[in-house]
Amino acid sequence: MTATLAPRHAEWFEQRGISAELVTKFEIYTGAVVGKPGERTVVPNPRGNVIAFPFVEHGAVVNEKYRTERDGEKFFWHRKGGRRTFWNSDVLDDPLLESGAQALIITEGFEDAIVSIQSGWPLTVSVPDGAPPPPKDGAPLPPLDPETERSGKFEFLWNNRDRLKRVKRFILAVDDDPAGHRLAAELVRRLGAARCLFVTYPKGCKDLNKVLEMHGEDGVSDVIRNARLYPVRGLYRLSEYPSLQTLQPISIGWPIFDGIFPGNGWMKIFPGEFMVVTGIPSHGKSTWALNVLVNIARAFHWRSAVFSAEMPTVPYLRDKLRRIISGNASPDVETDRFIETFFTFMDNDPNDAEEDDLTLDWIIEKARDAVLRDGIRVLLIDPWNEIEHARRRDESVSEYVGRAIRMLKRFGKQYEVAVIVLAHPTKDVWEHGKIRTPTLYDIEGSAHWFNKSDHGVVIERAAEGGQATIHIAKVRFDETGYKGAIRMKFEGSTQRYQQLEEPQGELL
Ligand SMILES: Nc1ncnc2c1ncn2[C@@H]1O[C@H](COP(=O)(O)OP(=O)(O)OP(=O)(O)O)[C@@H](O)[C@H]1O
Repeated sequence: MTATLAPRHAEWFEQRGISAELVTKFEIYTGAVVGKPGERTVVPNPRGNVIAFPFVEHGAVVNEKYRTERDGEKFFWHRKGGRRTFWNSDVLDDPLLESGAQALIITEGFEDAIVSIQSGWPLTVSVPDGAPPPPKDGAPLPPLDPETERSGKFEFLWNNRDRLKRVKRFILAVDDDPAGHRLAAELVRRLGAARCLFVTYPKGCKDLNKVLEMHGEDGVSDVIRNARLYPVRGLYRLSEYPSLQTLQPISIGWPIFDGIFPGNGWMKIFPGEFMVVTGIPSHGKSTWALNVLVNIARAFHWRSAVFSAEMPTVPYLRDKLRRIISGNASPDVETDRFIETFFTFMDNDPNDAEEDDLTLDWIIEKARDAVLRDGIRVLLIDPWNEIEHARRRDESVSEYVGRAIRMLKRFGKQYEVAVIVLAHPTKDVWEHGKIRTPTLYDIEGSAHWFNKSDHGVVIERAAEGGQATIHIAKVRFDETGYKGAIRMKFEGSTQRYQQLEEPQGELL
């Protein structure tokens, strides 16, 4: 049976102000469910009660999405095994997007995409699955379910990564409701705030379809034409953008760091921040930082990308993570799944004889991919000194360090990724015949580390072992901490840091 749109479905679109003729150009058709349970498919059938939306990529149908209504309730599902991509994805190849002459418009659903196209904006796509559900408890930065996020919800971005890289500007025309804001926030983070514009709907409208109903195609065009650049967090005042989620620091895992004990230093990490951690070699920088990453993965589902130049991922880094997570290094399905879900390792391809130079540009490029594919929230560089530094001929070390930190901060801000850099002090810090506690000024490039960081931390292992002092040496924003020192217990067999129970006010 040829695929046609049944008159009552054509009417369904017309009632929404959407041209049925345009709908049929996209080969949207009426179908019916056939087959035994578990093997059900949709076939064209004008008497059926399913509207089928084909996904065409390079001219071929690669997936279909189905919509039906039963007892007044809407149901959506995809063709089994279909490719996750944008609806109308072939416009991504339009040269106008690469030249920047036109923006790519991204909507939350097909109907809004068709409304946009009908109103004169052909370079419009829709995300395949709408917006992920909003958090129930109003939590500030709720995790998406990491499993579905990796394998499902945002796979369409990864599948189109090369085409998306070429696009100069995106207009996000998602719904003006909590689910839409969250989708926008996730898209902005993955595509980079600098390329994203957002729309403002007229009063009483929460999506393009409603704008069409109330203000016609010209109204829709006005909304798109008046899209404004997304604020890069930290550059504009967030309060000016009510649709944006507000920025909130989160606990690094131990209550003593949460600022609940009067007189104690404290510190919380926040998206997009730049943190530097220093300390004498072997004093526990890597171990402490990995403890933090495990804690925030567990509590907030934050994913991390780890560049670890000194410690091979297998077996050393893996075993250290296994110990921190489960208490020992023996293989365990659950523990390894945790690592698989929450950690991305940046490395040269082990099967490739040609090794890439591990420069800062390389790390940032890989980190961008990790945002797009895995939605990472943390980038850990361990250590700074092992990066192949590309200092310009006319640049002093200090100028280079300043520029490199700016690059990392720009990346972190644009993608809302907390960047943590572990850096050795340049020399042994001897004073009066004894090693003194290093400071942020002892790192090569000196004052930049102190001046440009949002948090600066010095890890100092106690001589008797099994203890360490975490010096919170720099805090830029009052709402993210206060300077001070926190003593912790360290357990070698589990590689875990734990807070000491005793009051620590006197350490200030
Ligand atoms: N407070 C501590 N007390 C005793 N041992 C510790 C302590 N912290 C870490 N260690 C041990 O010291 C070893 C080195 O730690 P880690 O690699 O984290 O240090 P680092 O400061 O990152 O070193 P580097 O600067 O060489 O990279 C680890 O194997 C860990 O078991």
